[in-house]
Amino acid sequence: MKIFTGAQVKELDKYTIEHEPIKSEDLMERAADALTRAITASWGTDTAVVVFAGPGNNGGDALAVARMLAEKDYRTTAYLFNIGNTLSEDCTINKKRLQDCKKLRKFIEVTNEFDPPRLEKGMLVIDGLFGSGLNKPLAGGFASLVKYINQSPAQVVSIDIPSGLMSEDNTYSVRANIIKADMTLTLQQKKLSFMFPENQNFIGKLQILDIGLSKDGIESIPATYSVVEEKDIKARILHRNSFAHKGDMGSALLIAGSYGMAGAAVLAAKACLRSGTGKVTVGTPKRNNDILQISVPEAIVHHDKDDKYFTEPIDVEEFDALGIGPGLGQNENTAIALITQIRKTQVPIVLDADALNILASHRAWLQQLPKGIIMTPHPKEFERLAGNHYVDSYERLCKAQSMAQQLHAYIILKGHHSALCLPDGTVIFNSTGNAGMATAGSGDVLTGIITGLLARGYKQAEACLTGMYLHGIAGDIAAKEKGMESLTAGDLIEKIPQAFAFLDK
Ligand SMILES: NC(=O)C1=CN([C@@H]2O[C@H](COP(=O)(O)OP(=O)(O)OC[C@H]3O[C@@H](n4cnc5c(N)ncnc54)[C@H](O)[C@@H]3O)[C@@H](O)[C@H]2O)[C@H](O)CC1
Ligand SMILES: [K+]
Repeated sequence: MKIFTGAQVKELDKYTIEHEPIKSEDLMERAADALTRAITASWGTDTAVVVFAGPGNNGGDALAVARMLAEKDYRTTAYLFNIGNTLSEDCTINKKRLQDCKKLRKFIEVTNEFDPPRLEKGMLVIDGLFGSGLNKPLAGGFASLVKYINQSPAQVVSIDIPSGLMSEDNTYSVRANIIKADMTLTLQQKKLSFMFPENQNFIGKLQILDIGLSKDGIESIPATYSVVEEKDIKARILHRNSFAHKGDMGSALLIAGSYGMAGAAVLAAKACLRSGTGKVTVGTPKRNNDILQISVPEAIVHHDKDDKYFTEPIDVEEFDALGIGPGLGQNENTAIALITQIRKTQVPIVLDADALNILASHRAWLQQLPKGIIMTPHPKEFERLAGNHYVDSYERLCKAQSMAQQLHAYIILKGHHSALCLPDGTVIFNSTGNAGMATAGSGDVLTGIITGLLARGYKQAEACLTGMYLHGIAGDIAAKEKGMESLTAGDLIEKIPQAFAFLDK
């Protein structure tokens, strides 16, 4: 599913109006109808409703919803904020329609003074102050109103976007001046800011309402951001032919684990084996040999001459993919071995964990990375790598996007909705997974899966996307059985087969 920017939403609106064709006020009526249906599905007619409408089309939607709810016998009061006498055309049309509605309790147009209504427990506030047209952070009277609503015990439904939240960049937004909705009913597509963890408590429960914007328009307007869907992954799954031999299924090399961190190597190796590749070799220090041999008997161990660290680059000729970093440590000899390993490796590479931390402390090496390299940092690792601290997820994402372009790399920013930044500047968000996966070793499992998929024959973009998605599904299946609190990285590995089976259906 594409994520359009505020400007693109306007373009899509216009396209729909011209090509369907449909009058703008009728499109608003269609949106209001969908909004009203969603509201009436969750709140009964015994709910007192207070609608706050702004001067633009978000306000127009709200006024139309007020009329529809009043017609359905909800006790409805509506406030329209028309401070600068700047109502949009469709907002004006809906103001008139609402004034003609006999069943409305009260309609107040605020042009100057505003006496706020009492908002009590059990009441429902419809927030239609501002949507995708918000062009600066809220201040003054609107900021006070937002605070007043947020402090009230009433429930809040936001139309399209919680007012005060920008569709994309909230770097300069004042967080106290953003509506904290219990439910957000967004029109047609998710907004970019909905993907960031710090905005979740503004959005509440999210519902996406199809308001029938032009399918051709959605198809033809190019989007920088999108959310991956099940059908995208299903179409990418490689199927095994019945005569498959392990030699055809690829051979993966994982370099992982320093002494005391053998677990990271074990987890990555097991996940790699579960991801379809024919053969897995683990490069690890000598002292980890027995642990690996016993815990993952299916893997071949290539042990380093060093007892505790990775110090000797491995010949990669016989391998189809390399994953390096989980539990590797940041010993200086390991750092030298890492860059040497990267330089001599011709096959696709996944860099994770300490491989990224080493690069962060040798940043000049970033310029030596081969094109097409995959990196899987969590936010802190990414900040170390980029050498900067970011105020929010949007700023961090922008930096990851430009780094992916500059290095021709695939960067998976791990998190609530992991974001795959591609070398062409586009970003694809993952849509699977849960908070239970924020647990030790979960990243090692992802590295194992992606390395396995690469060795199996998936191209970089496909391996990243399929890997993130599978990892998330495995987490969702595990959470269903064990609950998020108790979920461990080992559980994720156990559920990879079911995750594959689900995608193979
Ligand atoms: N395709 C769709 O998704 C449809 C969306 N609809 C709704 O339309 C709004 C967007 O409407 P728009 O008129 O462009 O913008 P807003 O209503 O959000 O606000 C514009 C209005 O507000 C003023 N303004 C902007 N920022 C501030 C500020 N910080 N302080 C004060 N005033 C501000 C600005 O000058 C304008 O006057 C979308 O969200 C949907 O709800 C359509 O109804 C159907 C199709
Ligand atoms: K809103």
